[in-house]
Amino acid sequence: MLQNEVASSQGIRIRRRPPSGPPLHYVGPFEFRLQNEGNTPRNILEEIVWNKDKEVSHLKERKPLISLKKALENAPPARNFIGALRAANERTGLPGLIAEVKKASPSRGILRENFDPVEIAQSYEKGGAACLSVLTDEKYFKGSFENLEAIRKAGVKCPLLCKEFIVDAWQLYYARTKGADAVLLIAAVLPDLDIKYMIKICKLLGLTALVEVHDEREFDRVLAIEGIELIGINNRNLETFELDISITKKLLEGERGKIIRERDIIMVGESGLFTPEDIAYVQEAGVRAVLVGESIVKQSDPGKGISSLFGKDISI
Ligand SMILES: O=P(O)(O)OC[C@@H](O)[C@@H](O)c1c[nH]c2ccccc12
Repeated sequence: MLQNEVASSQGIRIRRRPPSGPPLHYVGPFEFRLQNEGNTPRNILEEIVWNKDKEVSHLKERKPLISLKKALENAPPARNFIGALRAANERTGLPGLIAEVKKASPSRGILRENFDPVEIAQSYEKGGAACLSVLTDEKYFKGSFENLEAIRKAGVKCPLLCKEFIVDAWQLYYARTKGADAVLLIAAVLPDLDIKYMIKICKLLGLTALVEVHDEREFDRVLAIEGIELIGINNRNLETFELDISITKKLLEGERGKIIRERDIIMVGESGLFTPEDIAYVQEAGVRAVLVGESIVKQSDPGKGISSLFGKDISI
């Protein structure tokens, strides 16, 4: 079966690449775009994935896997991402915070003009974040691997999640060489076999995998994969940008919530959390960690933004 067919049999709507070549067709002196013939991305997530696929194939030429494997020898050691979340949850009685270093997003535009990633990271750490998430996609989120590397090199102790659109195992090695402790795997993009394979590589590299789901079908697929320890529920639909924090609650009700508790999987509530009431709502739903960007990165002092988000100082 072709890659896109395997994916669609699992309910994945995102195609990994344009089905029939590049979108521009040269016809005599005219260049035009053929709409709706399979070569136009159907939504923003698909556009990002197509772009990432091209970006990675170029990067791979410059830095083949063999050179990354060598660079691993000099990479800073991987730290315990889940341990940090558990410890914070036990210490505060509130969900452990993964604070996101995020300059912009396709749905919200620029979030912060004067953006100093190291300063923001240090402020988050001081404010009581357990872990940090660093956007590395340049085109859509104005992030970079330089930011990730700089934060790691500045001595920030919070474990770091490389927030990237992973479509190729090569990216796992790359993230690790840049100092990542964890990576994001998006179930809306990756078929089961890719997730299984990537989780194995993550374990080999000492990376924690945060596997992200948005609906019941994705959640059930991920629960059927062995060795899953950390699952995020994204309240934002990456295809439509629709945001609804009741998704976290809906997915954790009933049987699924029971399985999570039995297996002691840490659930992360992601996106759209702005107030202490939002935090209490997702905690009540069953999450032991939250991933927050917008509401704290926009504050002039992002560390203090954490106190407003939780309704109390969680740094002590
Ligand atoms: O800024 P917010 O609404 O607090 O969201 C943070 C984080 O959940 C969001 O950036 C995110 C979650 N999953 C993603 C996948 C790709 C890009 C971004 C994301």
